[in-house]
Amino acid sequence: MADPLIIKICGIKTLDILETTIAAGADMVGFMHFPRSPRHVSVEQIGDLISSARGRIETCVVLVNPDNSCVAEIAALGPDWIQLHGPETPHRVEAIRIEAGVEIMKALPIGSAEDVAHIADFVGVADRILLDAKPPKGADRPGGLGETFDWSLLKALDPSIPFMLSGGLTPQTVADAIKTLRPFGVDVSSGVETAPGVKDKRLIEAFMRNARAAS
Ligand SMILES: O=C(O)c1ccccc1N[C@@H]1O[C@H](COP(=O)(O)O)[C@@H](O)[C@H]1O
Repeated sequence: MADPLIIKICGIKTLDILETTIAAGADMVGFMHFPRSPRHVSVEQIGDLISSARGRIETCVVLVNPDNSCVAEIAALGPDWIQLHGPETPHRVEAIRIEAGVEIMKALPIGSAEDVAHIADFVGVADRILLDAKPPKGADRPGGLGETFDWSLLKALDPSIPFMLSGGLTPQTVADAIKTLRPFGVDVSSGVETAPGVKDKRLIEAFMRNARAAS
């Protein structure tokens, strides 16, 4: 039997929504630490959220091109994962993985065949690879924009490379994404919100239901 699908709900800011997400049966929660994001939470808030989540659901802190002091500060909170969502090179990912002593999920932006070819550079370097839409030129952040990429680009991906999928997923599109691309996990932020940064209980529950039914 195939491994169960991993479902991550990202951009959680409150204990209330954390509880909703755990009760809905998600496998991972993500906390954004990037001031330009509408989902940004402080180090102190992340500490509280991780303490409440520990042992109940896997936790992941999303960082964008962090410096060493930021990595150390976040690693000290004891998350299960750090997600690197910036232009970090394979060498930098490796260094952060050693420095933090935490499993690393590397997000890679997909917008062209060249981007797909670049994925292999991170195999064996990151513990998990997350594919996301490449942000449009001029975007003020590298993710969380609710943008989808052209899934047909992944026909060129080496089928032995496992990946998680994100980028504009919603309760309406997640089943099709799972059936079409067979990722080992899915990740959503904007698609379970009523406004940027405002998560919605019913949308989280619908996403979970539709993703599980399709896997
Ligand atoms: O959510 C953000 O604002 C964000 C900012 C900077 C980097 C990543 C960000 N979000 C992550 O992007 C993917 C896809 O999000 P969406 O479902 O398309 O909104 C996901 O991992 C978010 O956590």
